[in-house]
Amino acid sequence: MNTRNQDFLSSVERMFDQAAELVGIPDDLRHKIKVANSTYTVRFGVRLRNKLYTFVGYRSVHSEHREPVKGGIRYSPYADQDEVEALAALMTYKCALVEAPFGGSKGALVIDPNEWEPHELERITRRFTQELAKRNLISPAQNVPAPDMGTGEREMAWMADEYKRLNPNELNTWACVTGKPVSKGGIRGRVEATGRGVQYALQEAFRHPQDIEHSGLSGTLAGKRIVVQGLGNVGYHAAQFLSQEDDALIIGVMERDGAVYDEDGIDVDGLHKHIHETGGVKGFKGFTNDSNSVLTCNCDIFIPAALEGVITKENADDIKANIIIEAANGPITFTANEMLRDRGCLIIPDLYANAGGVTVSYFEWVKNIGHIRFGRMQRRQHERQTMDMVAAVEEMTGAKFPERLLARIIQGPTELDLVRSGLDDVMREGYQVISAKWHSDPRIPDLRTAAMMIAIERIRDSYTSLGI
Ligand SMILES: NC(=O)C1=CN([C@@H]2O[C@H](COP(=O)(O)OP(=O)(O)OC[C@H]3O[C@@H](n4cnc5c(N)ncnc54)[C@H](OP(=O)(O)O)[C@@H]3O)[C@@H](O)[C@H]2O)C=CC1
Ligand SMILES: O=C(O)CCC(=O)C(=O)O
Repeated sequence: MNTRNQDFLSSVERMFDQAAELVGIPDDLRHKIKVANSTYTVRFGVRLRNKLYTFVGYRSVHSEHREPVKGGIRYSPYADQDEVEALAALMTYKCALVEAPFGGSKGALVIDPNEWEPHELERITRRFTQELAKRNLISPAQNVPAPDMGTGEREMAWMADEYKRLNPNELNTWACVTGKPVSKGGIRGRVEATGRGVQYALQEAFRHPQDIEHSGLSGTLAGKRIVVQGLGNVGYHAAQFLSQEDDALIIGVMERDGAVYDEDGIDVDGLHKHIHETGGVKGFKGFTNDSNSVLTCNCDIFIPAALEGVITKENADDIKANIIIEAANGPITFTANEMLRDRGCLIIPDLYANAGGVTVSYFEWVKNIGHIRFGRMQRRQHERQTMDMVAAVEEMTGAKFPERLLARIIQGPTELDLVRSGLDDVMREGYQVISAKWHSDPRIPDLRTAAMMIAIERIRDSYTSLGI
């Protein structure tokens, strides 16, 4: 039994209860929304290294008020039923909040991927996919997995390919899973999506001076001192975009084997490369064994982007960041959330902050069902129309259109442009509605409760219109 995972599930449920109380929904409906509809445990054998290994996997379906249900699959030695149920519940609330038309689900395989060779992982993943497929836990219409901790494009490609083999006559097989490589039906921008969404969320928060002042900060993202935990898919992209495009300073990075601290700003790409070459942060400029000193250092923004339960009642009082943006799912426990809130810390909650991933997964699923790349039909038409407009302006004014702007204006949007634009729109609007809700009623204590309330109201409306 893993107490961290138990605490995670109980924190999600307490956060839900607090918000449901304020929404004022009947107890029976509240209970129905809160509990997971089903959680499957699958145990399957794979013969490897001359031995039969039994693997344990989970797929929890939290709510089917909309289908398909959606959510990642993580590969982690610490996964268990409590963890997938907490993560699946968060998926339900996240999708409702950002209006991705899905119910919530999440899966896990109990495995340390570092212990296996790629060809072994492929066999294990394909067997896991067969187990999921048998139970309709992977299907374009019913349940659509995606990457999470320990998985990425490679695992999604194996899953999609296995699903295709099992269902050769289905038309929409690519839509059975998202986060695939572009060459296997994926969409440009999914790999960066969650980190990009974190960047867009922070940009929008800084367009709300009232919220930023609440945290004790002011101004823009430029020069803000940021600490990141976990330089994996989500943490790396968030850190890279915030430092390169918003001029923020990444002063600390915590990883499994220690941390890196540099007051002048860490070279994020250099560190990322170092991790890939050496397996950790040890040996990089500014390395320290004392990760706790980095967690508790003076910084403006903390981005937990690794695992759940990293800020608890034991260390919440030591955290000095003015803003915490939850790139990871569930990094702050219920009690720690209250302690941080009471001292004015602005917490941008997971169900909004890391919704960039599922948002772009939604775009990928639509692309797969539509069987056409976004922008394919209108790109050249847009270019021709803009060239006509430029010619008309030149003719009317007798002046030449500035050369430096011409190429940028004429170029029609690529798939990546459209994905980023759609994601930016979702993240901006998401923050606006949450912030407005928070400020609309003095009983609403924080952005998390506001976000949860909006999600619950939408799920309640969906259940009510279904007649349940
Ligand atoms: N991928 C996605 O699209 C989405 C992910 N999320 C959430 O974001 C979080 C990170 O996911 P993702 O980036 O995909 O996962 P990755 O596996 O790509 O990265 C996780 C990173 O955290 C590091 N890490 C693991 N344990 C610790 C630890 N104890 N202390 C410090 N660092 C640690 C890992 O190191 P190592 O490689 O050594 O294990 C790795 O660098 C998770 O909570 C996930 O649920 C949320 C929405 C979407
Ligand atoms: O992309 C998706 O469908 C889900 C991503 C995910 O697992 C998450 O948001 O936690």
